Amino acid sequence: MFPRTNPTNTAAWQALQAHAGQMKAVQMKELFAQDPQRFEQFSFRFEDILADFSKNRINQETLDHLVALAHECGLKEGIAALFDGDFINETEGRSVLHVALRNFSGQPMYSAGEDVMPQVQAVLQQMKGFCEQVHSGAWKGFTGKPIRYIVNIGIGGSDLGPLMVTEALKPYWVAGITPYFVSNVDATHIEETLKKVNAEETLFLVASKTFTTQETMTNALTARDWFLQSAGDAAHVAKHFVALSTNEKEVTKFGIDKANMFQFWDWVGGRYSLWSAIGLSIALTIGYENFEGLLKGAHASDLHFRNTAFAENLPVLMALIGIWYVNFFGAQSEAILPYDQYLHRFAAYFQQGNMESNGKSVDRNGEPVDYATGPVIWGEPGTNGQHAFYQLIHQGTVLIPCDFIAPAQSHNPTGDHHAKLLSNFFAQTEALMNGKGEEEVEQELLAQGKSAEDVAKLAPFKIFEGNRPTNSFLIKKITPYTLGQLIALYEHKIFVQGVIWNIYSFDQWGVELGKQLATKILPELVTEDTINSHDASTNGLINAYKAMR
Ligand SMILES: O=P(O)(O)OC[C@H]1O[C@@H](O)[C@@H](O)[C@@H](O)[C@@H]1O
Repeated sequence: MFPRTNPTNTAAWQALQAHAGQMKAVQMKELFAQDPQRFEQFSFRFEDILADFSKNRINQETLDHLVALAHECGLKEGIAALFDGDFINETEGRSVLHVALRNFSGQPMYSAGEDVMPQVQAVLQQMKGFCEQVHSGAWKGFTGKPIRYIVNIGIGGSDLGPLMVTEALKPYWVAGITPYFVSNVDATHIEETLKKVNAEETLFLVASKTFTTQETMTNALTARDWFLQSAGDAAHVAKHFVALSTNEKEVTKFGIDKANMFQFWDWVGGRYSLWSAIGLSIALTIGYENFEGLLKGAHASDLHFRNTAFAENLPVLMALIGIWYVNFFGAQSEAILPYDQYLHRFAAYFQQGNMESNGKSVDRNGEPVDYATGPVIWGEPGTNGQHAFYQLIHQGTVLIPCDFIAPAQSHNPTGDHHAKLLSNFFAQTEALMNGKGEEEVEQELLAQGKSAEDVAKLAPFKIFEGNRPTNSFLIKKITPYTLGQLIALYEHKIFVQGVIWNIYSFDQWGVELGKQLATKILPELVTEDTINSHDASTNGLINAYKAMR
């Protein structure tokens, strides 16, 4: 197990505080002017991914202190504990072994002394066989037709990853299969989906680690009722409903045959589960071989993370640069901005990844933290974001470090679209760094023929102070493999930050309270009684709802 160090008690933290005081006065564009090697120094190549960290408010001294912080906080021991299957998810008494789900090293991986690889491989084989049956048409629906529609019913980690990946890899979709994802308990979600499919050609994947999640079970029961209206005989359910879960007891209780269950294990965190049986919707949509390509990309990142010195280790650097802004510049959010329409759910996926993992205010000793932890994560694809919220990133009062992600090759090389897209990708990080000074603004206005008076009036609004930090990730092409790499890099970033912030990244107690209260409120909504068991606001809202419905 690794140490439980309060990061603020380390020598590196003190050094970083003093150093940040100096760096706040430094302009990135000056750092570039002073050092022609800056791009080479702060950009890193990992196979077909180029990660450029040079447009950050850092110099070598910054990175040295940050790496020292990682060492002082026991990151080396933390990484070993992760891969060794130690029970690093202490509040739930579990290993954290999503890395085992994509372990192609041929080496065992252990949880509680047991090699998990045989069971991982058995489920992968089961998924592969099932995909073959569905894709070949050997798996038939109740009227003898092959499957055309996949409906994944799940929420949180049992939805966001598969949804994000299937969207990101749309060019790889198997012909004849269309996936849908239903997550919200709002009936609109399932109803609107059911309008697009038919019972005889639809396969429902009920995806839930616990198989007790209210939203998922409610949607699954509604889907089952809808299915039986067409199919009639409950015996047909076996051909149209499969379960992706850790909970065999609840799966069989629901009426899904054990043979139609794809198992995973409690050492797979929900938000890290797309690599497990939860990825069946991915494998069915893009084909098993491509799913394996995704896993292999992630495995490559695991090896990079495990074996690369911190100063050149991409997820470690991503994490440290994030910490630099959160803890020493007061940044409260980070934007993820993919310049790829297919990656349109990437930020939403890592919203859960980051915020459910590191949105914690108690440290691993059970003490309240006295430093900031996980930032708010948000983002939309470029260039849409440019015409929406970039105004604030460029000229607002808050510092928002941004990750820019773009493929060099588009899957849709239509006309000059991709060059236009990428010209924006390059221009935005340049603009955020260099800004536009008063003199330049004034010259521009004068050249437009404005009077000296108008120039003086307008100039303040047109100035961009710049010096706003960005990371750029340029990826040759978004393939299953490179996407797997990229996702795993972001996953490990979260882990590294959790170790340094000394918090438990793999539990999520914060999601429980609302669920508990909803369970208490639900029966109150079905009675005609006036409710007075809550605070005045909650009572007032519930009673107003009852009067309005
Ligand atoms: O996969 P199941 O068990 O349905 O959970 C779905 C989601 O539930 C939420 O409350 C969180 O705990 C998430 O981490 C989880 O991914």
